[in-house]
Amino acid sequence: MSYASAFAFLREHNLLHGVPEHELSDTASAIETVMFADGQPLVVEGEASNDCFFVSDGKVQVTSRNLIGNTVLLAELGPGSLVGEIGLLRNERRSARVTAIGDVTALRLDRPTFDRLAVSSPLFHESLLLTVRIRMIHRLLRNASIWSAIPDAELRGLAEITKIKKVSKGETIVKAGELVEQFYMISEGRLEARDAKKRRTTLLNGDFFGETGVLTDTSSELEIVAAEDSELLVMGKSEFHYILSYYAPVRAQFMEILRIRSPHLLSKVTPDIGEAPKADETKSVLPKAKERWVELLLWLGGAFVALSLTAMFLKNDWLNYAALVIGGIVGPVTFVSYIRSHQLLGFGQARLGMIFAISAIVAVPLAWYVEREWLFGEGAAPFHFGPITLPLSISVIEESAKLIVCIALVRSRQMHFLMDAVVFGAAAGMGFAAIESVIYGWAHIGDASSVGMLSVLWMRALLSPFGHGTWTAIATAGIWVGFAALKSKSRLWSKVSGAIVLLAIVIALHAMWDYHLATGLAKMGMMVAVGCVGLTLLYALIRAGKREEFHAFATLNPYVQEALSHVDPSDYNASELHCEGCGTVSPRETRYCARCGRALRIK
Ligand SMILES: Nc1ncnc2c1ncn2[C@@H]1O[C@@H]2COP(=O)(O)O[C@H]2[C@H]1O
Repeated sequence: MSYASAFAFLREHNLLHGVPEHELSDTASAIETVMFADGQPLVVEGEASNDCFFVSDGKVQVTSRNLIGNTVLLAELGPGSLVGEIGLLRNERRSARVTAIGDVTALRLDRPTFDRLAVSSPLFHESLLLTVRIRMIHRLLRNASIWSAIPDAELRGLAEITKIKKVSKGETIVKAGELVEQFYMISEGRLEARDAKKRRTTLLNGDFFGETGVLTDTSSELEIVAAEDSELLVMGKSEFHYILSYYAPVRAQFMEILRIRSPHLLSKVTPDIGEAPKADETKSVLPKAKERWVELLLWLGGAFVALSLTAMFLKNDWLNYAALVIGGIVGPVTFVSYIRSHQLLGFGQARLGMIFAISAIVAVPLAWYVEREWLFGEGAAPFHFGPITLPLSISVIEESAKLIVCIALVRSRQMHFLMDAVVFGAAAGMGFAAIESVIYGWAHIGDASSVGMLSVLWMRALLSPFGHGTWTAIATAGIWVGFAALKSKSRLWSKVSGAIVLLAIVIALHAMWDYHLATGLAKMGMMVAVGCVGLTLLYALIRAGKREEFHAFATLNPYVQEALSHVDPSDYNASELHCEGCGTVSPRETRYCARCGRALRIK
């Protein structure tokens, strides 16, 4: 672009009205015309800021990365727009990526030219400060997907009335017992929330607080203190109520947050924000869970076959022991992994492994001890256990031993969903089954060819889905339903009786499995029937559990479709996200943890 056209462009620009002619002339002669092809970046997020651009011809797309690494569209800007000014004015790295849509001609101003212009025109400087502030807040709000349902023009309006508050380390933002009149979102820094029991939670950028007080007019149960110098976005109570009454998906999100964080206050919502609508689950797309169980089955099964064949060939005791252990866990571990692959919002594998191990270490010796004392030892003398009462007693003892491990878990605050109970129950049951298999296999380890041990292990591995894992998953689900009913008090009796029925079914199934009178075909028929009933019930529970998880997920993470022209090529790509708040795992697209409401982020 020639000097004359650059000068004319600057003189016509509404940001530069009132700038003296000689300044415009100096700027025009320092300007460099740059052409960008479709998809080429003018500015790259996170890079150092050395220049800014006036778009003179064509259109650009402004995008930024949100906390989970997805590209979010901030704006599409046409001729006359200024981009790259935030980095220069605030002396910071680029806050966003600016990409050409089609061919673009831009006028590049280097830092000294920009600084001279800003100093020479207070008007230019003032209006820049204003747009920079709004653009920055708008970017933070757009990236925080709790506002994703709000159309862009309104979100810019919201950015205008949102205040930025700087807080210093140690400053108390909310006192416990105080009424909260504002809604806060952390844009930078780290805060700490402390509850009455002095439990601490760290809050980071993207996390918010104050919504409970603003929605229910109750005093804060938490104290919020800045753990380091931080920056907050603050929204007044009436603006917050207005947004919720106007945007149904945002209302549904905050009601879900209230249900997660303070369910006892749900009935106290004071403003008339209308009913929380049902989330549009049809639009939510779920990333498919990784089916790790197939890999596990192949690896463990393969290792078992290889070890047992080598052990038989070399007649080596240690290899035999290794085959025994692997053979004992192959069925149980695969089964737990299969059930876990149906869970949307689960816990990490370490936690499952721990439950598996605890059940093996605690429940098996406990059941064995009680059975020996009460059924087969001296204590059993006054009773005569018949063919029905014996398996029934074994069933009650073994199920209770496994449930002892699960009950503590079911009662924990983090156990939010029915699927948690199903998965933890399956892990506890299968920990028990694995040790049992190893013990049965051990009894045959001395057999000349080890064939006895191998056939016991293979048989038990094949039968494992029908047994302990399924029963304990159902029983733990029953306990979970019972506790949930006691907590919520809604439809108390129907739920408690549902829980009792589930437990009774499990005890009956286990007893029938161990029933000894039936022989041959009858025994097999009985086992098939027990297996089918157990698996059908488990399948029904998994379906209900998945629906429940999906509803919570979709309400808190409504579907967002970005009309992007170009996606940032360095988009983050992982299969799962870990919540720093509660340590659980959510699918890749989750923006807020459906268990604790905290913002998820890539590391
Ligand atoms: N919310 C927004 N709306 C429009 N443009 C923006 C927004 N946020 C950032 N930008 C522009 O994107 C540019 C990225 O680099 P800078 O941070 O230097 O300056 C930024 C602004 O010019």
